[in-house]
Amino acid sequence: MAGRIEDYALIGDLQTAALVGRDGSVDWLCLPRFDSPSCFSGLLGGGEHGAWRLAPVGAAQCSTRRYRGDSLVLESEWRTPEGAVRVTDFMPQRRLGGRRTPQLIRIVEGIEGNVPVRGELRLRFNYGRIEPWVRRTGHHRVAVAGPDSAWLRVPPGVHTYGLDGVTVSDFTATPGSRTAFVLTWQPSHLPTSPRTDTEDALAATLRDWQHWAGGCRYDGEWRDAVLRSLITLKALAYEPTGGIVAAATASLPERIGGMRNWDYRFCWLRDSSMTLSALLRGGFREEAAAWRRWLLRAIAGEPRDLQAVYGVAGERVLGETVADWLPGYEGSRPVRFGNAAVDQLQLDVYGEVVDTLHLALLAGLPMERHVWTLLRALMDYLEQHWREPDEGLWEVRGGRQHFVHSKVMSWVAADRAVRLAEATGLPAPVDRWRAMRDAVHADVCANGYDRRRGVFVQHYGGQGLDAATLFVVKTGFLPPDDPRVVRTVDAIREGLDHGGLTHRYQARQRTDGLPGGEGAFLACSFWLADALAATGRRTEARELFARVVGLGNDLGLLSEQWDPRARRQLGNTPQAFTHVALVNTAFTLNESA
Ligand SMILES: OC[C@H]1O[C@H](O[C@H]2O[C@H](CO)[C@@H](O)[C@H](O)[C@H]2O)[C@H](O)[C@@H](O)[C@@H]1O
Repeated sequence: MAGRIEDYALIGDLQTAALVGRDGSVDWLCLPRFDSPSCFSGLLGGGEHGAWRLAPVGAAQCSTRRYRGDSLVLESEWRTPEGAVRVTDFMPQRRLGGRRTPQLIRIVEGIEGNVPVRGELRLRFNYGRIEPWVRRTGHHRVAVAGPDSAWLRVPPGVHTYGLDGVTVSDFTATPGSRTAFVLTWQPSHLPTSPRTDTEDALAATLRDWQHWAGGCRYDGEWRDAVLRSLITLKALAYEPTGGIVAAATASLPERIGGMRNWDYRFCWLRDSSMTLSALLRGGFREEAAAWRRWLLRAIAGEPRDLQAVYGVAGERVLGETVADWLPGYEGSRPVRFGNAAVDQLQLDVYGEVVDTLHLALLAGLPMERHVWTLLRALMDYLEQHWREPDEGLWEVRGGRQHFVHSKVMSWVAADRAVRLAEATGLPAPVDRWRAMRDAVHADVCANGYDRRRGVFVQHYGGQGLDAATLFVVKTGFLPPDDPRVVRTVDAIREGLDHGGLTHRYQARQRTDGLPGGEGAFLACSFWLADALAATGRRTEARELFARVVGLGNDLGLLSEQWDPRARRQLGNTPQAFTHVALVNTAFTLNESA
């Protein structure tokens, strides 16, 4: 059975990522890309769906663990009656253009005593469905099925044998010993990759991460949490293309036993625009340039064909399927791969994209002609369509509405486009954009505002509250001292409260068209902290911020949601949306200190 969501650590190589549990089991790994079928799917079922456990015999969980410095190299220490060992897990970054294949390296170091250690490798390709043929060749065990092959290099002195579909490795760790296992993935028609020097790979991986983290320019309070979030966001960026995935996992539930289980291993324009803002604020401009290139390729074509979500290389077909052979995380079914949100209209993404281009300009990135052409095409489309209902940022499945957040983000698109035109002097129909900006503003204030209660509502004609309406203050749509803003912030703080955190909207409204509830949405609590700070309630904002940061696991990782009753994380993990919001709120609180 899988561990709790907060039991998992993330390791990755900027093209894919693995989750390692406190019990030493790698329960999730997709190869060779984030969105490839998983070869370890124990997270969504059990060990029989693929996992690789490496741990002292008889020990249940490691005693302590940490990332080594500012890296994604994980060190777990195990104290047992026989002695102590340290396991170092990492994935070396792949060199672009080189021939490096994905590798997961696990080094067991003896610290004290003679500790019997066992490895149990169960590869199950195609999301836990396919048990491969395993054969021995030289120092390797090779597992092959269809297009996939995985090579386990067995260290000298380790007794390795097959037992009931599991490759078992037994050895004893003695003080000072270092026993390194390397798992390499290759397309099955290729021969094995050259031998890897694991100590060199470890040194290079540490160097790569420390070098990158050295570029961080955040120096305020909560620096550790901010830097860990930025490292996590970097780990979710697919290096060859610049696309950024929303999370490393699929189908972790928004309620234990529920059906709100979605695949987040794709690039939402919304999530990746926000990620970019956080990386830019953190001082990382190279990622912004790479993401802009990705964006230009992904959305090239008719603006009407723009999607809210793409594959890491800009793929447009992400068909949602149900994996009925997987029991789901703690029985949460169905398990879904792919995402039907690809076919939705989500008008807010235009605002997020234009806002990010504006931020990039402010951060010193030039506005090239072809980027300007793209922006103009997006604005042409939005001018024609902002009046339409859409599925909104929450990607509802209960039918389109006039979501206030979508309209506010249409206002952001027009506002930032005007500012960009003014700053660059590039040719543009600025008067039309100004007129659109005014028209959207008037429309939202007339139809998205409940005069009786004095608050903004989720959608035109509705009564429900929605944390996304906090964007009226976050984006500058209205000033923070506007009474409509203050009352909306207060109403959300009370009406969407869930154990001191924030729900994204009132589930009883049933706008989302989905049965069952969900946890508190962590990004929304950070947005509320931003709004509280903006409206002059800094102490409350700081308390809320600290409360949410405190929900991170022992490594500072946060998933999408939190269950205040069961006191556990929910939803896909680690989630970019949450970590982005953490970084942005830390900047906000720090700047206004
Ligand atoms: O709640 C229903 C929807 O949930 C997912 O969407 C959420 O995650 C996205 C990625 O982080 C985010 O951009 C969006 O705002 C969230 O609502 C899921 O991907 C959807 O398919 C689902 O309808």
